[in-house]
Amino acid sequence: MPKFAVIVFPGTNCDFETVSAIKKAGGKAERVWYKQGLKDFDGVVLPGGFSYADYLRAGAISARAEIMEEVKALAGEGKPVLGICNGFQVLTESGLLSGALRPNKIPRFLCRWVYLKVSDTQTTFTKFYEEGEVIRMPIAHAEGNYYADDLGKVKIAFQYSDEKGNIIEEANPNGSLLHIAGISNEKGNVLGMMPHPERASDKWLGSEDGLKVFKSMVEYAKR
Ligand SMILES: NC(=O)CC[C@H](N)C(=O)O
Repeated sequence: MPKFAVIVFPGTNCDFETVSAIKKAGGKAERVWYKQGLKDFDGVVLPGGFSYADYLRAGAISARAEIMEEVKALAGEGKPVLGICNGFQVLTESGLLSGALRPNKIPRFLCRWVYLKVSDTQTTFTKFYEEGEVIRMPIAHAEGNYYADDLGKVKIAFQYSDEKGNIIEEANPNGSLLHIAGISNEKGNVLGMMPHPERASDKWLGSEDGLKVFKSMVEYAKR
C-alpha cells in the first residue's frame, strides 16, 4: 500500500483531514513535521492552512524550507506531489509549478462552495474523473488568484465553472487567469489546486467529489 507524507509547517491546519482522505482512498498517510526527513514515501501532499501566518506572501516562507529540496527530488523521480490551497501556494513559491497566486480580485478571504470543471483527466490526480465532469468542493483562501505570464509549462486541471460546466465570469471567485482552479506540471505528477478536495471527501461533509483526487493519486502510486 503506497505511503504518503502530509507535510506540516507551523500554521498548517488541514493536515488531519488530508490524512483521513488519503486513508479513505486506500493509501497510507502520515503527518510529517517539516523538520523531519522524507524517507520511504511514495508521494507527498502539502496541505492547506496558514503556514507562517501568510507572512510576506502565502507559502513564501515554507517554500524555502529544507524539506522542499526533498520534495523537489521526489517530484523529479516522478512521484506524486499534491499541493492543496496553501500547499499550492508553496508549490508556486518554490518553483515546482510556474505562475503565482495573487490576492483575490476582491481582496478578502473567501470561504464558500464552488463548482469545478475537470479539464484534464490525464494527470496523476485526475485519472478517476471523466473529461468535463463537474464537481463541487469548498474554497477558503485570500490569495487564490492564479496568474502566469506563460502557461507553456503547465496544464490546466480544474477550472471554476457553473453547475453545468460553463466557464463563465460569475463562476470565478478570485479572478484567476482562464478561471484556473488547479494546474499540473507537464508530466502531471505535480498538481496544485486552490479548492479543498479533503473537505469534499465524504457525503456528510456535503460532497465526496474530492475523493477521486486521492484515489487517482493512490492508484498511480501503486504502480
Ligand atoms: N485554506 C488555505 O490553505 C488558505 C491559504 C492561505 N492562507 C490563503 O488564505 O490564501
